[in-house]
Order: sequence, then C-alpha cells, then structure tokens
Amino acid sequence: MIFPTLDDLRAACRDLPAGDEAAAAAALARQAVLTKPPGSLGRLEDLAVWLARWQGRAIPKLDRISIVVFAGNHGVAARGVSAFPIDVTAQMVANYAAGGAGINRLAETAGAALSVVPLELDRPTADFTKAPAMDEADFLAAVSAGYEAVSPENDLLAVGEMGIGNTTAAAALCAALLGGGAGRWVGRGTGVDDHGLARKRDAVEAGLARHGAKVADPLAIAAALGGRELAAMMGATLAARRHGVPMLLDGYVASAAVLPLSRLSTDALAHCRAAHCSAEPGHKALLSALGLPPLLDVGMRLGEATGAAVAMLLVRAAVSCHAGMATFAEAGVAEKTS
Ligand SMILES: Cc1cc2ncn([C@H]3O[C@H](COP(=O)(O)O)[C@@H](O)[C@H]3O)c2cc1C
Ligand SMILES: O=C(O)c1cccnc1
Repeated sequence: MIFPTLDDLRAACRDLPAGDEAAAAAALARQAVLTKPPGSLGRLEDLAVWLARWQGRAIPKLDRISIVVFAGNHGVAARGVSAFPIDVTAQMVANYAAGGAGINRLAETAGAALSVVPLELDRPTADFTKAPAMDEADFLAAVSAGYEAVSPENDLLAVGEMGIGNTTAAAALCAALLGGGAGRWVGRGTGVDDHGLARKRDAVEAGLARHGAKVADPLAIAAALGGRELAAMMGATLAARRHGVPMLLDGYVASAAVLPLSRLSTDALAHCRAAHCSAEPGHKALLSALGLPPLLDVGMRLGEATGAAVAMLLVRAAVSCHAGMATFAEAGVAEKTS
C-alpha cells in the first residue's frame, strides 16, 4: 500500500513538482507563429500549452490516453437518496466489462483505453449520518488504490466513478469544505423526486452536524463524508500530478473528490482542466471555487468520466492544430502588420 499512514499521504501532497516552464514557453511561442490570427483558436491554444507544460514537450502527443473508472458503494444510499437501488453499482461494473455503458462508447470515440477498478462493492461505506463513512485504514487503502492505478506513461488521463448515492457524498464534501448549507450543493443526481431531494438535504445536514468539526482537516472530511471511489479519484489525481500526467476532471462527483486535495495545497490541481460543467446544480459553484472554468457545458450528468471523454475530442483537436499547422514562414503567409 503506497500510503500506510495519513502522514505519508500528507507528505505526498507537499512539494508537488511544477510543470516544465521551458516546454510551455516553447509551445506558446509556436502558437504565435502558426498561420492564424493570434489567439484565434481560443481555449484550444491554452490546451496545447497546458499539455506541453505537463508532458514536458513543446509539441505534445496523445498516443496513450487512459480513463480509469472507480466504483464504490455507499451506506448513505440506504436513506433513499438515489433514484436507483445500490445493486446498480455492481451491475454497471458488469456492463462496463461487457462494453455496454456510455463510457465504453465515449472512451472508444476518444481513442482512450478504459479500465475499471471496483472497490469492495460488497462492503459499502458506513452511513455518514451515523459514523464516519470510512475509517483511516479504509480511506488510505482507497486512496492508495487510486494512486496505483495511474501509469506515468500516460499522455493524458481522466478518472470517473460509479457508485449509487455518491452525489449525496459529493454534496456533503462540498458543504463541509465550502459552506453555504446543504441546499446549495444537493441536486437530483440520478433523478430523485422532491421527497428524495428532501432526504438528500437531510442526510447532508446530518452529516455536517456529525462531522463538521473536522473541517480544518480536509483528509478527515474526505474519509468521514466521501466514499471509496472518491478517495481513489483523489489518489489518482495526486499520482498524475507527481508523474507529470495532465488530467481532465469529469463531473460533479469527480470534482468534489479532488476538493480536499486543493484544500491541502493551493496549486494541487494545476495539472487539471475541467472537462465540463455537469447539470448537477452545485457543479458550477464548485468549479468556480476550484478556479477551473469548464471546457464544455452540454447538460451531461452521468459521471463515469463521460464528460471528460467528450472533452478529449477537444484536446485532440487542440493537439492536431498545434502539431500539424504550418507556420507563417513555412507557408509563405504574411504576418500581422498592426
Ligand atoms: C444506470 C446508471 C448508470 C450510471 N452511471 C453513472 N451513474 C451516476 O449516478 C450515480 C450517482 O447518482 P445518485 O447519487 O443519484 O445515486 C453514480 O453511480 C454516478 O456515477 C449512473 C447511475 C445509474 C442509475
Ligand atoms: O456530474 C456528475 O458527476 C454526476 C451527476 C449525476 C449523477 N452522477 C454523476
């Protein structure tokens, strides 16, 4: 296990490696001489420079793109906070293996290798309204599993999740670490009705009442209110940073999972871009708290890294232009005069 103690994990969150400034500068310089008015490719230009910085290459490549989906089960689901039964988590893991889920199709479309990591599905976390969702050992095992799922060889990574009840865990994390009350962070998830929404709000409020005193310690909050798949996404995001792998953040749940990391170290998510803004209403405020404007806003609210997979198409477009366009000199095109 890569993090046997919380202190090991805390140490790994300090002194995070910076990106490659020279590669980023070279990419920026190249953008300035490609045959287009400066800045005319908008955020595609930023994506090319961002990839260059974290890959350490002036001309980034996208030969190895990976998507890892972590699955976990939640004790709080027993409180009627999801529109679907808890068994759906394991059933969807089988669906991933059979190739029938949304992320199977979108990973293939994006040219990404998909792997799925189920995390003790037959042992749901504790109901966080009654006890911490995970004890320290459970939490560290999940963070370690996430860290170990990331290969340093990746050119680009996204992580996603499957876990019935996890939009309630995500809302509880946001409410604890960002404030504003349960109502600001709770949404309909898989599509709960008004009664379900009220049960979610009650659960989040009960979780805050029980564990809110731990807010000074983001890792304690992640263990008390989160879930195994959220902890694993946090571990994977830390691994990507330490290995210099650029990453696309998926939806509300994936973004909430990395919030504790950003509370531990202000620039911990410098290697990340937000793929999209989920239709889950708290996501917009969460992304703004993380300082990460979304690339897309197309009403998706599926999780599974599906939003990130769609944004990979935009990243591929960015690299195709950056690597393949002619410069003014190469094409004999006159440069800007005023
Ligand atoms: C068939 C199905 C496939 C999914 N794939 C992702 N989710 C998404 O919905 C769940 C969170 O919503 P809630 O908090 O309301 O349970 C997570 O599993 C998430 O990944 C799914 C949900 C369902 C039902
Ligand atoms: O945006 C998400 O991550 C999300 C939204 C609804 C259900 N599951 C995940």
